[in-house]
Amino acid sequence: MAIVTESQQEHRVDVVVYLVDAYEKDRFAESKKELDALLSDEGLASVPFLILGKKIDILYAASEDELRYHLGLTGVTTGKGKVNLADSNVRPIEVFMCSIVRRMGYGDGFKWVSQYIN
Ligand SMILES: Nc1nc2c(ncn2[C@@H]2O[C@H](COP(=O)(O)OP(=O)(O)OP(=O)(O)O)[C@@H](O)[C@H]2O)c(=O)[nH]1
Repeated sequence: MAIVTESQQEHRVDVVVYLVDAYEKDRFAESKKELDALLSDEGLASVPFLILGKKIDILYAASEDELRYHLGLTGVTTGKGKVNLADSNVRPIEVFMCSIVRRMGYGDGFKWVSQYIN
C-alpha cells in the first residue's frame, strides 16, 4: 500500500510512504513489483520514499535486512539520520521497521523523511 501526500495548493507530491507487511513473505515479490513501478514513475523521480515494514511484532516477520533484500533495496537506501542529499541527484529512500499495534518504529521513519520535505 502506498500513501502519497500532495501539498494542497500545488498538487505536488511531497513524499511516498510505502507500507509492506513484513509478515507476509509470500507477497514480497508482488510488493517489489508495485514499488518498482512507483520508483520508475517520472513524476515521482525526486520524491522521497519512506518504506515501512509493518507487523514486526509477529513471530517470523522478516528482518529489516531481509525486507531490504526482497524489495531490491540492498545498497540502494540512502542512510538513516541526517543525510544531506540536497546537492546530489539522489532520491532519499530508506526502510524503517514498525509495529502499528505496539505503536513503535514509524515515528523514526516519519522523522527521517521530514528532513526532505520543504
Ligand atoms: N500485529 C499487528 N497487526 C497489525 C499491524 N498493522 C496492522 N495490523 C492489523 O492487521 C489487520 C489488517 O490490517 P492491514 O494489514 O494494515 O490492512 P491492509 O494492508 O489493508 O490489508 P492487506 O491489503 O490484506 O495486507 C488489522 O486487524 C490491523 O489491526 C502490526 O504492525 N502488527
